[in-house]
Amino acid sequence: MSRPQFDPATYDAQLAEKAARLVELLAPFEAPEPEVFDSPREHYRLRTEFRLWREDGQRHYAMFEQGDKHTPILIDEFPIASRRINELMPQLKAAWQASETLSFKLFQVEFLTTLSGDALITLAYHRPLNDVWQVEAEGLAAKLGVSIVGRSKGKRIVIGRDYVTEQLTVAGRVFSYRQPEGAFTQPNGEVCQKMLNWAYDVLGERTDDLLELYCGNGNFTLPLATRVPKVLATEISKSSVNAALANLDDNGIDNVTLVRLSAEELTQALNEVRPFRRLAGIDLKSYNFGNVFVDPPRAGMDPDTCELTRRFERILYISCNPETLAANIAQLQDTHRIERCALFDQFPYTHHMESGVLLVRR
Ligand SMILES: C[S@@+](CC[C@H](N)C(=O)[O-])C[C@H]1O[C@@H](n2cnc3c(N)ncnc32)[C@H](O)[C@@H]1O
Repeated sequence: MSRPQFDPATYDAQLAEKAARLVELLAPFEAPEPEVFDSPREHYRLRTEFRLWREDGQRHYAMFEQGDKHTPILIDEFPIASRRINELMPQLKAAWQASETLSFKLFQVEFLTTLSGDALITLAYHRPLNDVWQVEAEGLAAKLGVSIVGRSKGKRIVIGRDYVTEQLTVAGRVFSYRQPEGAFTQPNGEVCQKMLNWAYDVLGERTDDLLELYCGNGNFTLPLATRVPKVLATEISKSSVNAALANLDDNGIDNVTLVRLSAEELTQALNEVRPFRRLAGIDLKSYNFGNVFVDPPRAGMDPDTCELTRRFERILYISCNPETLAANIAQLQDTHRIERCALFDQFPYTHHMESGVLLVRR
């Protein structure tokens, strides 16, 4: 992540500019005015990573501007990051300054925190980790009240848990989420909660089933599953799928079938291009799909997956890249129109934009 230009005085103008950009991008599709969901002005980012930079014989937290890997910006406090991260930063720095075992060849630090107050720190090293390191890291984890994951050359030592637990409220119900270290999680918890409530509202109470692609740790799956008879959810990342399975269980949600498949593979399966062992025992024809929910990575949906979504009455699409969102809508616009759209300010003080649309069959 490059460093956002934090300046709360510019927040409202920046958000208005993003809304105008979204209106312009969606104008060819006759979209309604976007609903705009703002972010807290500071302490909104629940995860962040820093490189460590040596200067004056000390290691410092550092970030870089986009495209410049040689000029570090040394950082002592980071007002966009959660209060918990800002509390932990000096405590961790003091610990590595006091211990050669903790600091030797430490090159990167990642913080993962939650609105509910949980925290995990990942320490990445250019050297193997040994028992001496583990004993010190255990002492540090206990002192800071966090889990610690030590990473070195593909190996991982976990002290405590390798996930944090978040709690998010959707339509008055509290959902509990395990968020694994190293896997995707929405960075802005307050805005994530707004997205979940929007998606819940927009989907509405349905009598037909839901297909979900790119489901991650089940972030949207849990609340959306309460709106439909059955869900088939898919995701490519093994750690996210495992977290999603645990999250379904922890929240007592039993109408979701989860399969580790890429969107491209699921498209092939539904198009009967080829069978998949991971779908053995799942009768795809038993679903009465009327709704599809997608939240793809920045590249958007590939053309075949996008074509697949055309079969559905309702396509609910959350996007972190308005350009690929617009390209996907352009492919679908002859059969679907935009009924609702929204801007979620996940990434204040950057040009990045998270948006959502509901497409319904014409
Ligand atoms: C933007 S994240 C959204 C995850 C989830 N909906 C959430 O809110 O946390 C995109 C997800 O797509 C997954 N992914 C990336 N490429 C994929 C593909 N080709 N097929 C299926 N999932 C993919 C990633 O692992 C990630 O979990």
